[in-house]
Amino acid sequence: MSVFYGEKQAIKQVSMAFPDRQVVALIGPSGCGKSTFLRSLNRMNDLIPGASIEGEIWIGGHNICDSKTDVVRLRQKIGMVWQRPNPFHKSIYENVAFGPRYHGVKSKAALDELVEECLRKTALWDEVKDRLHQSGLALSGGQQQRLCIARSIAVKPDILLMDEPASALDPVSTAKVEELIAELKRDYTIVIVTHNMHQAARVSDKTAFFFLGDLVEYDETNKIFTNPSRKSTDDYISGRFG
Ligand SMILES: Nc1ncnc2c1ncn2[C@@H]1O[C@H](COP(=O)(O)OP(=O)(O)OP(=O)(O)O)[C@@H](O)[C@H]1O
Repeated sequence: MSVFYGEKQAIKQVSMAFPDRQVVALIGPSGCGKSTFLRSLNRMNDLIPGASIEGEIWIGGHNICDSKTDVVRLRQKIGMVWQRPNPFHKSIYENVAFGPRYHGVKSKAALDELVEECLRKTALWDEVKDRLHQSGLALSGGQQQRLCIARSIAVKPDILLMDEPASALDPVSTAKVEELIAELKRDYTIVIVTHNMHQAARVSDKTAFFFLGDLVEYDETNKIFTNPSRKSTDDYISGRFG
């Protein structure tokens, strides 16, 4: 598929497949199109005036570029975690319960159970169980990011998109988010944009190197970082540019 901002082509006929329940890292220098590509996968780019997609994106047997796609349901199935933690101005509990309630879960017992399950999965439960009704904004940056991940998984997505989810966090919180990604891939397919080569090498199964809107190389992470096929991939991962 290709993505345009007006006349400008930001993604150039990229074709790739994402394996189920694996982590794929998108790497490349600033402006190469990683975030544009990621946002296309749940049609968040639709929200940008002038942005358009050509081609097809097949997820679960549906071409999500089809005009009949229910984008609310699509974004339920394909969650997004942003660079800066962005909890709602609501309590910790409500941050997690909001999505499921919106999608029809009404019973308090079911919501209580779901909130606990999601906070346990994101390793937050023990840190917040005594203050579930305090504001999510009162948590540390790293805790807020894990709360945002808990919020994403509360609506039972199949796929999680993460746009530099740890770049605003300190090293300890970054390590926690990376551990969490390793846990979450048991249940979800994850696509992560990162500028951090070590992070890509640590967390992903496959890595895609983008440059100026082209997909230059896409392979097993181990291969990309030890024996890439393309010289520009080698130059980028060894810090010779970007
Ligand atoms: N809203 C927009 N309107 C117009 N052009 C845009 C918009 N967003 C991104 N672009 C352009 O599309 C290209 C790809 O940008 P994108 O943000 O996807 O790259 P990126 O690899 O994620 O960069 P970074 O690593 O700096 O976040 C760039 O040339 C950028 O200027």
